[in-house]
Amino acid sequence: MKVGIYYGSETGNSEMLCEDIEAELGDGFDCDIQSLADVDPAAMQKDTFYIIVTSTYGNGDLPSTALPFEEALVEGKPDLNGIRFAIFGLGDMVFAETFAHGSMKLADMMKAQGATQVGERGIHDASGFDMPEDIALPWVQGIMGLMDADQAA
Ligand SMILES: Cc1cc2nc3c(=O)[nH]c(=O)nc-3n(C[C@H](O)[C@H](O)[C@H](O)COP(=O)(O)O)c2cc1C
Repeated sequence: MKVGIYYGSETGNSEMLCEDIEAELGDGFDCDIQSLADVDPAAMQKDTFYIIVTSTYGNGDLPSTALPFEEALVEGKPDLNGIRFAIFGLGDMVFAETFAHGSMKLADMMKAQGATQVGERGIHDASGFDMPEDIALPWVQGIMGLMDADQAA
């Protein structure tokens, strides 16, 4: 299975987590890690499963590297029917009112264009005791289990 692992990041946490996710998935998957800055949503493929990891900045916004992707979604309105994705958000409960809102908004924008979200959004709180990978790696195993069940059905 082709897996596009895409990050929106300001200080590198989301990018590092994508590398951990690729390692967790192992050799059985054809993984491609990209910054959302380099991705055109209109070019997303139905034969690829997308795992998106993004932090939150500003007033609950996406990090600056993901803003062109957001703009291409909102302005370009690409048809994402048949595109499947899972999303993991990094945030910090210090910003309680906007906690992990970037990933929530991005999931909503992709679904508005017809994409299908697989599983629940994963979330990491930088104020908590867990490292991002402590939350994200069990989460991604659960997500891939859902994908397996879907393919077996
Ligand atoms: C200036 C600044 C603003 C932030 N704003 C928010 C926010 O509104 N909501 C939130 O949940 N986290 C917020 N965060 C926390 C980051 O999303 C969190 O530290 C994340 O792990 C950064 O990941 P990255 O290195 O991939 O960008 C903010 C962090 C900084 C430094």
